[in-house]
Amino acid sequence: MKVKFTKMHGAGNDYIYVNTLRYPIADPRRAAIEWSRPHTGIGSDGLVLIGASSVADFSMRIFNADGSEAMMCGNASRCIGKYLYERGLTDKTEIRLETLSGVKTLHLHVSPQRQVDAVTVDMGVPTLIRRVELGAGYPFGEGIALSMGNPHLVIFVDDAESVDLPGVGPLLEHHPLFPHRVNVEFAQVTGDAEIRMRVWERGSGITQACGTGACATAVAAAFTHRSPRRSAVRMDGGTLLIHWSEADGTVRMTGPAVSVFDGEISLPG
Ligand SMILES: N[C@@H](CCC[C@H](N)C(=O)O)C(=O)O
Repeated sequence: MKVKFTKMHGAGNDYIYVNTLRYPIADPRRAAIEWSRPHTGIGSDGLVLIGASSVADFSMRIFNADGSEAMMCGNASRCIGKYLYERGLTDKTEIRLETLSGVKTLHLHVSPQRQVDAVTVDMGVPTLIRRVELGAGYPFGEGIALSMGNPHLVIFVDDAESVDLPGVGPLLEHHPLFPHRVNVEFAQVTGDAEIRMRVWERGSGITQACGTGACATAVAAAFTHRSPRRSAVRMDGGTLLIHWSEADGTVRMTGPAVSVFDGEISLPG
């Protein structure tokens, strides 16, 4: 059976999107692994399934390139907003999306031509924010750990460009403090409300951007008084605007969503 998919990206974090209302995927882990491969598959950071929901307007499931299922994805949630609206699956500009880390609200920024140029996502309240000592044998002394629905470790550095991501990323992803592994962000405060960040994602490795990672970075910077609660996080593939609300503790993330191409592929045989 052929499955229609759309390749989309949010700040360069690229996923394969499948509308499972039309194309159910029986083994998404395997599809994520095979389709994400750059040379023999489509090439992506993972697979995102858009589905029905009994508690929200739609649902999202996200699988990393290694087939592991994640609880939340910031960049994919923005892309789903664009996908749903521009393909006429909804005419709402506020969409409730069920995820494994709860229901998130997407606020679409729609142009007069009815294109979704950007999306703001209510990412929820960050939890479990704490300083962690990484211990002997690790190249960095401490970090800030927190959950944005999924686990993050933010490490502040003087020069984000000089971090050896392929060398230290896997080591920290598997740090014993995080039995379910962790997404790792290396952050450098570059201005009053501006942070440069490079990411090593759990299950996908180096990606051009991570939405939950940008939120985690901005929260960690505000938590440690390095930045105000509203900041811009600049990653390899683009910049996201993050606001950790003083009023309700929610993190709001704003950024782009881009469709790259549509295609058709066979289910892994
Ligand atoms: N790229 C994502 C996060 C994807 C999931 C992550 N790798 C995990 O395993 O938690 C984002 O934009 O948030």
